[in-house]
Amino acid sequence: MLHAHQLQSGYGLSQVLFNVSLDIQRGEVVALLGRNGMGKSTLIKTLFGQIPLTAGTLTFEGQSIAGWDSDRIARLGLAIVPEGRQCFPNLTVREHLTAFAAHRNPEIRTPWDVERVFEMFPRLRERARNMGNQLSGGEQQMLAIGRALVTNPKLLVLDEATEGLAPLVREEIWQCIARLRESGQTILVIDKYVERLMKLADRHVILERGAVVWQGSSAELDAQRSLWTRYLGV
Ligand SMILES: Nc1ncnc2c1ncn2[C@@H]1O[C@H](COP(=O)(O)OP(=O)(O)OP(=O)(O)O)[C@@H](O)[C@H]1O
Repeated sequence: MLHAHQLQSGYGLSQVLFNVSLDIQRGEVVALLGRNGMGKSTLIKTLFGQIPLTAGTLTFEGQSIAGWDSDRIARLGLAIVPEGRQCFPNLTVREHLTAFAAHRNPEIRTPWDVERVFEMFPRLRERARNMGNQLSGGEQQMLAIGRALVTNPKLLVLDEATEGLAPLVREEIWQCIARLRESGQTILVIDKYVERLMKLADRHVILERGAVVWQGSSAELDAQRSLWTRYLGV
């Protein structure tokens, strides 16, 4: 579905990504791992056209999206749950979910709509009339996920899926990811909780100083605990 080959990008003169290659197959859940500042968010911003790639190729369903702006990329069926959630303070929960509704993936059998998001996250139904800035961190994260889902994306990307959330809310978000995986949703997820990600992801990619230093299955990651201390600080 997504094919990135030898990507380079960064901020002005400061290069952050060095020849990063990443493939995501349809229906796969891929976890992007690495310590703080290793380039995970930069890679996601590059995939979404938020910062330009300076070298490499980037295709989505066989079509080059290098140089495309974020809106055009989103319309192809990529949706992001950004770090920091970025809910709008002046929109209600329901308005967030109706404003972003779209049908970008014809393969989704039961398309996501406001009602389905409320079934996934009953808390959001209770808060339907609350403004974005009246929500707890966990509710904002649920809303950010719901807002991405109602676009019916082909690829869902979660940057820092559970950062700053209480343990019970974290578990709720992970269960949501597990249900999405069962439904066949393709997902790229960043999260610090490697142990938990091993149960959720098919494949793991480790970034170190802007380069891919390892990738493999959950079983392979589980078997190579030296990677954890070396690259993940666990
Ligand atoms: N807007 C920016 N301008 C300049 N440099 C930046 C900017 N954003 C990030 N960087 C730098 O790029 C490098 C990679 O940061 P990035 O945010 O991609 O890392 P990360 O792996 O997502 O870590 P974190 O978990 O801390 O977000 C870091 O050295 C960071 O200081």
